[in-house]
Amino acid sequence: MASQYAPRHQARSVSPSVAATRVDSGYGDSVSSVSDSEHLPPMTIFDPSQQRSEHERKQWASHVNQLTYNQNRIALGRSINHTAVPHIPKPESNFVQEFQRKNTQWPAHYPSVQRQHATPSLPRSQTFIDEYNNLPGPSSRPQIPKRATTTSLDEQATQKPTSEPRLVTPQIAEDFNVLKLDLKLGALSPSELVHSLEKSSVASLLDGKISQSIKHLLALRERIEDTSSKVLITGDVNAGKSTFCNALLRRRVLPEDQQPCTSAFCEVLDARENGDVEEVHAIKEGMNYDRHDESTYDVYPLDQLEDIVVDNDDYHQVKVYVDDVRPVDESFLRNGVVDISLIDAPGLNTDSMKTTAVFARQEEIDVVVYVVAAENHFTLSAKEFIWNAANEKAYIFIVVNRFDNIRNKGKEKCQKAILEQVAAMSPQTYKDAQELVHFVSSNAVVDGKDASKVKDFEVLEEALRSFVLEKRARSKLAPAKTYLLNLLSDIETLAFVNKEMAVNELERIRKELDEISPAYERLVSVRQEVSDECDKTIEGVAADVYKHARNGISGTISSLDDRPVVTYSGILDAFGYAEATKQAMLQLVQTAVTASENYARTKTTESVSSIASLGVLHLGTDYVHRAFRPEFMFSRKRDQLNKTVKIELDFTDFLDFDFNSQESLIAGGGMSLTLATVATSQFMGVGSWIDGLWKVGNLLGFRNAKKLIIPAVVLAAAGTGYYILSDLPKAVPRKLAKKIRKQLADMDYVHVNAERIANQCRKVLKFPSEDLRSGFQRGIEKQGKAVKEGRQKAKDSEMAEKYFGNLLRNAKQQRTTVSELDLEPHNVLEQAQEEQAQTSQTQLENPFAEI
Ligand SMILES: Nc1nc2c(ncn2[C@@H]2O[C@H](COP(=O)(O)OP(=O)(O)OP(=O)(O)O)[C@@H](O)[C@H]2O)c(=O)[nH]1
Repeated sequence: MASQYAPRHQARSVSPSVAATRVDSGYGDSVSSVSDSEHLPPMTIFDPSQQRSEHERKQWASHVNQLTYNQNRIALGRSINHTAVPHIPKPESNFVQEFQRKNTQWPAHYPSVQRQHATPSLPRSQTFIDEYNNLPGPSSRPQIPKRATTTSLDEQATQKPTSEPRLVTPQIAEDFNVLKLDLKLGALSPSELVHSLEKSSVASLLDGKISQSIKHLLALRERIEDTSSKVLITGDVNAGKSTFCNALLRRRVLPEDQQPCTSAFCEVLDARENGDVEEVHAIKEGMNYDRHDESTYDVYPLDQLEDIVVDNDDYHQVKVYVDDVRPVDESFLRNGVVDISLIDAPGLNTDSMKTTAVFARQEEIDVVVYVVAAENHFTLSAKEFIWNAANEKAYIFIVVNRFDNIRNKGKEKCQKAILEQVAAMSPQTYKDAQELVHFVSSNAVVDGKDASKVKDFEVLEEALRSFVLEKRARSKLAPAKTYLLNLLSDIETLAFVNKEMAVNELERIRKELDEISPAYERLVSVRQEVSDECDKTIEGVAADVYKHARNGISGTISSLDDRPVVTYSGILDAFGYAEATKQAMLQLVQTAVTASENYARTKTTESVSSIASLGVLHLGTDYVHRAFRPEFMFSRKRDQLNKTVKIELDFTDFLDFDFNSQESLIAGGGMSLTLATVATSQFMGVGSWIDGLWKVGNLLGFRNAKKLIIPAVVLAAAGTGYYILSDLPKAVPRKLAKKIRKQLADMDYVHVNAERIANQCRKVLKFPSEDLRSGFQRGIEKQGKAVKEGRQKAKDSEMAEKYFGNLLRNAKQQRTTVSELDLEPHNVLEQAQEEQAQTSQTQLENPFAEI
């Protein structure tokens, strides 16, 4: 500062326009050199050692302020550019637009609060990040907000408090300024309502807000480049706003009335802006005013202003061009530095409040002057209006009018009460109350009859002039600075919240992946093993069942005639006996088959359970299998053996002899003899009867022997008959068993049935095995998908963490830069003199200093 303000022993002449162009504009080529300074005289660098007139000193101070103003303006413009202005050729190089673009791809989390976890609120001014950084330790970290979409309001109500650290307190969620979502639903606050909205809805609301703020920032940039200043005069109905305007003009231009009268916004401008013609341009609702296009307004003479603005619904805005009769250094409109216009707003009532509030928020409004009647103090609507305006403008100029209506004794009390109200509504304004809050009586100024009231008004006027002119940095740049800081702070909060979200999300996904990946890989690796095991089980069961059936059935068949199966009731029922024996034997075989089927059923049931256990073991609850009903196995029409095996009973079934040894006898001696022989031989023994016969022949001689033959044959026949009859109960089973065995062997009955039973087992076991296989398939697909999605999410979260980390850094950096811009006016004359004094002192104290 010293070198800039006090180069010693030489006075250089620097043109302010040159000085201004030396500073990087920050807008590239699009911005012309500083136009504010162009109509200022060449600047002489101040040297306190030189004797200057008061006027010159003031002029120098004014130039220095102008330079500081330009530097701040340029720095602010550059910050706006970095924050929100598209750059060519990299349109996304500003981080707000990049954030907006990102928000459409990866919907940002919007901090929301959960009612039951409300924590003590923090001071409004404290930023979220600061709060976070200042927290004592991880245990007291604020909780990560729930993703706006994942929790419904109902769910919230049932949620139990968690020990998770909180990231956003309700206060912080409420503290969003620029990017606060405008939501209203019953008793819920916007931040609470965010919980009930879909992620995409929140993202698109946020998108809209970002677009709005970019637009607003661009308008602010345009505004800070603009050299004119607008002063909005607003306040309660009948507070004396029009009277106050007239007092500033020292002319009764605007209609004053005891009845509420102003119904349109009246903007008072210097007539020079209208070719020195005093007139009124009345603009109809919806028209875009262009002074050079008469179709956009109706022209009236000045003396008809009252008719236009009093109880007139035709016009909502009126431009009043007037000559300011006062000299340049006193005039408000024609002050030689900056073009000022005064806007007299309709009194605030419920109808107009919204319009005025919108008006006050407009970026071209540099200063809001709030006029309040001393006897009324601030009404509720006034408080709401000022609170909102202060949010952006930071400073509000407050005129407590009609102070003459307060009796002497009550004046102090009134001042105290009003200042207390101001402190609550706008702390910044209260801090500078000396300059920004004035108690006056505007009605006494135009006539100038009451000198003390005029003097009070002049103090106000000087403060207002200085506020608008010399402290333009504050009035003009502060809204941009405040807005930018608010936006950056919101971006910072969102970036921080989202970064933390991404970190937590990443941690959660990694944990999840650590759990599901090995399970997935294990599932993939055991799938074949389990499938093979299943096949093995099925084949094992089939082989076992086959073997069991084969042994069982063939054992039964081979032992059919081991013991009588039917009781023999005598020769008279020989045929019935044979038939019953046949049926019983076939039944035995059938029973053996059924026993094999039962065995197979038991084995299958066991295997179904063992396959199911494999499923539960590897797939858990994901294993779904069909219910197994063992009784349904082999339930189809059984093989009716007595129908398939055709055995006709014949005479030989009742006789049994060894064909190999008796065949020749049957051929040579005829059937009866054979039977007799067989019977006799069986009766006496084969060896002995031949031997006996020979011996008898020899002994008796041939003749005698001849006589004996007939009785012998009769005897033999009787013996044979007896034998046949007595052997029949055994011969029939033997013969039938042989016949059945032969026929079953021809049919390959044992193998066919054993194979049938085994195949049935295979078929039945295929169902649980298929269930298991498809369970594996489903499980692998499901887990594979989860793993794939998890990996993708992890990648996204990593990118989001990186992106929001950068955004946080950028926003923080930019916020620091902007907050360091000192817009406060300084008394540069005093500063320069102090620095000069210090330099002289140092020179005096230094024995080696050059003289
Ligand atoms: N005693 C006193 N009366 C004042 C003062 N200023 C204005 N008035 C009177 O208050 C009444 C309203 O003044 P206006 O200037 O029309 O008030 P306004 O706020 O512009 O009214 P609207 O635009 O209708 O809201 C008029 O009768 C003024 O004469 C003041 O300082 N002291």
